[in-house]
Amino acid sequence: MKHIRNFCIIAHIDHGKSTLADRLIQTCGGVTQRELHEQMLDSMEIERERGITIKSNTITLDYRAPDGKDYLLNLIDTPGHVDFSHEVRRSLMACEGALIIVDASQGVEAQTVANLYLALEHDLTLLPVINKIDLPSADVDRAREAIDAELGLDPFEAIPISAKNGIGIEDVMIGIVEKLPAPQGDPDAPLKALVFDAQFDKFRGVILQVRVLEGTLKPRDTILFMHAGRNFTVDEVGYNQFKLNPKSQLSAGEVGYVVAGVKSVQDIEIGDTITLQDRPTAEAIPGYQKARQVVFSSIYPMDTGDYVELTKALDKLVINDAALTYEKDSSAALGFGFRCGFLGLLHLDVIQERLRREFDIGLIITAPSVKYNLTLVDGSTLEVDNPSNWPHPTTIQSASEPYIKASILTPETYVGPVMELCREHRSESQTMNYLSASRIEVTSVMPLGEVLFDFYGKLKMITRGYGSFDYEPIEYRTTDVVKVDILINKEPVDTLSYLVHREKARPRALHYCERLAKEIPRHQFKIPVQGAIGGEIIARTTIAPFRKDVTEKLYGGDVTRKKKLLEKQKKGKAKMKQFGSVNIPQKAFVSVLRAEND
Ligand SMILES: Nc1nc2c(ncn2[C@@H]2O[C@H](COP(=O)(O)OP(=O)(O)OP(=O)(O)O)[C@@H](O)[C@H]2O)c(=O)[nH]1
Repeated sequence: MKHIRNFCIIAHIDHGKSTLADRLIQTCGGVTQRELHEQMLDSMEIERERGITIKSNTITLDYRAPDGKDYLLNLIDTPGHVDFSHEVRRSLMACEGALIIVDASQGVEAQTVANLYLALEHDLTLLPVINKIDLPSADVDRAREAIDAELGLDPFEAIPISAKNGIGIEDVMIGIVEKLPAPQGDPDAPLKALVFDAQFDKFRGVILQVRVLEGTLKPRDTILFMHAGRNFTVDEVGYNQFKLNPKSQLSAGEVGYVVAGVKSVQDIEIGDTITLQDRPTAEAIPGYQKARQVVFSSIYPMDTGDYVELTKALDKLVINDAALTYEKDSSAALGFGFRCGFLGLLHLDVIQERLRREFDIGLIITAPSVKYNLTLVDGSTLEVDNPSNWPHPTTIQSASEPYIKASILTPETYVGPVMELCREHRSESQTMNYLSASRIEVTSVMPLGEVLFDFYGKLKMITRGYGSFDYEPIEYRTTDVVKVDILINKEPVDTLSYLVHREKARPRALHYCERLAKEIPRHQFKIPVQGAIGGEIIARTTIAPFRKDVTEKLYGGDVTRKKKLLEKQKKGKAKMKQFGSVNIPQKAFVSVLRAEND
């Protein structure tokens, strides 16, 4: 066991985690150049295109150290984004150590700090790595200062590398072996293994990724998922080495895969503890949490005929993504769709992209919402994330919404505007903390709902791209939330309704009305576009009618004929109004709803 190292790489997005992982893999000779196409670990197409790591992958590398000893290095990939901090935690629990990358030109960023805290929470030994030293803008000394001042780690331990050019990679390998601790655990104790990830394979079913903490796991063992309370028989165990490499057993300290006839990711909970049915461990691994959906949105097919396709696509997606939830929803304007729950905005984005790309379905996605907790006048409580389930205002006693602790790192110059931005988004407190002479961490307690609406884009703008943002949910706090309806020609359009703090109701309603007025073509009659809370109109625009002069073509003075025609036109108008038949083009929905996240 002393020749095993279980580690992960943590970094801010774009600091070079995948590139370093590729290099480590190459150096260990686990794969030929041809097999190692760029960004090997980022297997999904979107990940590759967007350059972000979403789903974790794990790999076991064989490494012969300069002292001639052979090591097994288990590289556990962790997603970098805050939406997936739940998955990050689980991955960290499978490791003893972590490489923490700092970009030599960018220095420490919000996610470097956030991930550092997570790693410290799990008692990991950290080895700092300074990447991208090949860049002309690289400043290794400054990066060392930041490692000392902002991360509190030993700056002299930091290994300068260029993952891209392959400089310093061997030093990293030696660092892993020498500085990171070997796992501990008793192979003869009752089995205790953590399921930290799972993928669905068409042929094998669910492939579980596990870290064995105690005991030994073998084919034909009957295993028990302690939280799910379900049994399965193990078919195969082994190492992940680009292909599944079967072994006779996995024992304490090891990381590997398990195939056990699990049909869908939904059947089990990632984060669960596996033990043996007939010789169980006394206690499950602590820290188990279910994935929590915090952002909700309805998804409709652009073409109502694609509903069945959308259903099939979502059914397929959840086999692989246990964090996505969905249930049927319907709208008078858009027909059938689904109400979906996501881990955060990026998760929503990823799902939306996958539906578009992998399944080729055009979508309309309603404004994302958080989940509100309501206490009603009759004393009962209610959770609402969908505006269509919002009860009548007179029945509501009080409401609360989720708050976050946001951490924003910014150069000192932009602190003023950043604080202002937070205040505009209903931040209740902001504190400042000097990380270094010129870099400041602004910590702000604010509603999660506020960052769903054009927060990130504005932050990037006012900090000229230098500001970085991370958050953690903290608690629910009392709020004054209202449901705003958007009425087109006096008719509420259900998919455009949204839940919002009273203060923000009017500006947002105006924004919607103006966008709609631009997108809806003129009709024969005047169309009011209004925002309303209950019966009260809070915003209004008007789409002017065509002024078609039907008498234009009648030369001369046949007054009665002219009159007749004008009468007829008036009647036509009345009829249209009566049916309220406004043609709202699909692109109006898309434009209004998409404007939210731009
Ligand atoms: N110049 C230079 N560029 C690098 C180096 N390492 C990585 N890059 C580039 O930096 C960008 C981000 O690298 P990735 O490895 O995708 O970063 P990542 O941290 O995995 O990003 P996420 O997957 O989004 O978390 C890519 O364009 C890399 O080519 C390096 O040592 N030098």
